[in-house]
Amino acid sequence: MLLVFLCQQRRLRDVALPTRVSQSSEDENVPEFCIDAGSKGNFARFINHSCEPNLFVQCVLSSHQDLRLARVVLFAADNIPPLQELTYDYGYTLDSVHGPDGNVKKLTCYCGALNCRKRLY
Ligand SMILES: C[S@@+](CC[C@H](N)C(=O)[O-])C[C@H]1O[C@@H](n2cnc3c(N)ncnc32)[C@H](O)[C@@H]1O
Repeated sequence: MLLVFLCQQRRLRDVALPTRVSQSSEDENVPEFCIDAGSKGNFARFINHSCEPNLFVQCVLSSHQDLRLARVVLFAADNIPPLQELTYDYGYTLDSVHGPDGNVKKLTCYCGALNCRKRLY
């Protein structure tokens, strides 16, 4: 089992985002915190998305019970041979990312998986 911690949660309103990810049109469903690897982070910030990933994401509570600040942990989904790239599914909903102009942003996926969805978002 491989464990990778993604840390550095910050209040979403304090982060200058070039893009906005809409979870829902309902304001109360917009998350209060996000993970910001912009200025500080560990090697997890270099893990790419794959439509056929070898890691999966779980939110974990350890030292406290605040669901908003759960640790985001990557676990191995299978035995991973040496030198294989680690990837996880970023989980974007298509057309959920908007630029500063409000227009939907699209990003092509280059994961190369047979069942690739062809778009990251
Ligand atoms: C957390 S970073 C991953 C590390 C990044 N590739 C790097 O070299 O620093 C996320 C960014 O990597 C790129 N990326 C990750 N997975 C990708 C994929 N499957 N296809 C295209 N771009 C990807 C996108 O630009 C995405 O916003």
